[in-house]
Amino acid sequence: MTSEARAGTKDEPRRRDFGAYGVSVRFDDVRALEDVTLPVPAGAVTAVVGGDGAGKSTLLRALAGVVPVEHGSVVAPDRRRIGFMPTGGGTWAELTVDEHVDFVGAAHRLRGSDLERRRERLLDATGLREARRRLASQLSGGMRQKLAFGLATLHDPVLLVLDEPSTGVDPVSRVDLWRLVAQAASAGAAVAFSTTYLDEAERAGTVLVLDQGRTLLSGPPDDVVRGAPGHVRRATATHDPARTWRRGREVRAWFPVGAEPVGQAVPVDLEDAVVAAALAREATA
Ligand SMILES: Nc1ncnc2c1ncn2[C@@H]1O[C@H](COP(=O)(O)OP(=O)(O)OP(=O)(O)O)[C@@H](O)[C@H]1O
Repeated sequence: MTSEARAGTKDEPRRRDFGAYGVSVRFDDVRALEDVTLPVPAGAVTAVVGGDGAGKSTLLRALAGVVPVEHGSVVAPDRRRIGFMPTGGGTWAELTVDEHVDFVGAAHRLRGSDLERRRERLLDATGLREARRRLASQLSGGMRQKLAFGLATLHDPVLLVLDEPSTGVDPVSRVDLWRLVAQAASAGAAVAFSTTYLDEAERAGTVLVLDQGRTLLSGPPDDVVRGAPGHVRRATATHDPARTWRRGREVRAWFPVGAEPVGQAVPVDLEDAVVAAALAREATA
């Protein structure tokens, strides 16, 4: 059954848990999501990870109410209480930083001293005060993403949905962005973001790994790592190349449950767990 719980007003409580439950989404003959569940609790950061076309954007867009679900349910606040940052978007090349605040503020009916207070907060939090009269087209990629984040949170959303916020952002700006995301969660927002960087996902409270529209792994990162299927070893030249992958200067090898693993055991992290789960799924397909 398809159902959506979007009732609510601007006065609804600040702390609420949201999520997508057993959600399937289809675009004509493409099944983009199949029976995927993503709880997004208040006060926490939830990561959605996966390769190109895995379904990350579709899931976040379903959560934000811009993509209809075929099956399952979405629990989300009223649209006015959602902050959404689309992949690589959320800013306009021909507007200055200040004009963005005016434009997005007007869309949320923010004005007067309230808008000015929020403008000051955005300029301080994003470090864009010096750049406030610059066009977005003249900002660096990292500055633009911080501006997009500041705009997505201008109205203090209770649900914050960020689609690949750190893609194309330099490592220093990534740290800044991550700090802003963590601050939004500690202020009580339910935050969901997608990323292709597993080290970022490792810092989230919960991670959902998607593979071709289906859940590959989900849970707190430590549990996901502990639950990695089979065995991971340091690879040697004798290992099956289809079951090995490079990690920095090393190569890792995977062995299914029940196999006798060969090679030195290594500490497993989220990236190894994701590869192990993908290989385990292939082995049973
Ligand atoms: N509007 C659409 N119409 C048709 N197919 C779509 C549409 N949006 C997404 N898809 C398809 O749904 C699948 C999931 O796409 P989605 O964009 O959610 O993946 P993603 O994990 O966000 O990947 P990427 O990081 O490459 O954007 C893909 O096969 C994609 O081609």
